[in-house]
Amino acid sequence: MTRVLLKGVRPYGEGDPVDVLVDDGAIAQIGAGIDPGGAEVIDAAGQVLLPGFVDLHTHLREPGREDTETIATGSAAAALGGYTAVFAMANTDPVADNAVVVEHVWRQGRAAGLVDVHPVGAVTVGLAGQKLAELGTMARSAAAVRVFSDDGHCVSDPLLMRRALEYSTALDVVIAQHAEDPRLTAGAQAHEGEHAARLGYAGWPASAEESIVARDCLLAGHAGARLHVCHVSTSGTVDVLAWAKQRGTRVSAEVTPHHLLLTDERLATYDPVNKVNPPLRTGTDAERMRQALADGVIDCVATDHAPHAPQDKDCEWAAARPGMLGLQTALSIVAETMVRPGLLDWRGVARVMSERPAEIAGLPDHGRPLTVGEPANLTLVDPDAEWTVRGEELASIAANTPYEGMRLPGVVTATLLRGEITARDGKVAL
Ligand SMILES: NC(=O)N[C@@H](CC(=O)O)C(=O)O
Ligand SMILES: [Zn+2]
Ligand SMILES: [Zn+2]
Repeated sequence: MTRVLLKGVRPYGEGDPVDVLVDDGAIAQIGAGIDPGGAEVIDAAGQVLLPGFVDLHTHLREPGREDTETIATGSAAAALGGYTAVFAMANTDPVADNAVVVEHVWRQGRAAGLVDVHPVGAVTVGLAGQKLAELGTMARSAAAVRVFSDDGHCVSDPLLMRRALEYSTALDVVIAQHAEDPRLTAGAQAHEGEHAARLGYAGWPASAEESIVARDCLLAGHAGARLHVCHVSTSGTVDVLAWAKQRGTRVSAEVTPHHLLLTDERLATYDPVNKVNPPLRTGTDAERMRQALADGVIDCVATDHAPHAPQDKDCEWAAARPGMLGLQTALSIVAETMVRPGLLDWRGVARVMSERPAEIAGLPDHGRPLTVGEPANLTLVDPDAEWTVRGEELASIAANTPYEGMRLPGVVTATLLRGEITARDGKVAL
């Protein structure tokens, strides 16, 4: 076991700098002027120490599309982005709708060793929306699945969604919904609004998301089940969530970095790198996402990291696949949209990128307080440094970042998983 001394850090960006000694996978000592002994020293004067980030929504493309991302390359991107745990969505090929596939993903994550890779199990067989998958078998497997989602598809049949929610209560798991009424988004290419109309794209109306979220909040409330809403993108969804939470529904929600920063004005570029599901919305929606994240109606940030091959992105808009990279840029987008304008302090960043996602997924060892005896799943951030995003330099095999060439604040300088350094100064460490 490595001993690591983090020198001169500010936990949550608060108070005077301290030294933090990590030993045997845990935080062993916090204080001024700790003797390094034989420990590896990371000189981190003025840097912010946070609990390691947890991403509830990542697409690794293994099995099936290893030409765009593997569990190993996605794990590297995650570690470099400050993550210590990620949830890998089930829309792989084959689909993660059974114990064999989820155990395979879990083991490949272990083998890569850079981040805890938790497979998300599919809600329905083959993501086909016809028949419930064997949630119990996946929950009891070695992968101990705790989050189920058909993400990429909506569980649109209300009876099936009701059954999934009812069943989930007995297993104490959460159902994460990709809220998109398929009848309202047939052929949709972009947010239904002024920009899509000008370019002649079929629109994806806000109501296609909001109506499913409202329905599911009611279904979850009646079942006493836990619902998690993926990638919230509209102001109306925030209204529904606030109403449901106020009446005691067990609902949580995530927003992606791109829905915090980007808007449908990007459609004018004609560049499919900006095509994503749900689509980039209006400036008013993006501003509401930031407010809702600050005040807790939206619980957390999740990347929806979605690698795609060049041939699936560098083509005409209608033929391009939706989705964009997110793991290595998430912290910087949160710094830009939330910390810089004063909507969140670093303690707030710890809440939305680590503590809340760990709670929602029921991870006991992540998102823990920065105190002696706690597991050393940690992220160091240089709050004053900036960097320029280059898709080709990211650890993912795919390069479809919408932030190409942008200069962003906040650099992840080190990540520790159970006390072992997984990333340091932009390089993976194992
Ligand atoms: N977000 C996306 O646009 N794409 C995701 C699927 C999804 O999250 O719905 C993907 O798997 O590529
Ligand atoms: Zn989705
Ligand atoms: Zn997704």
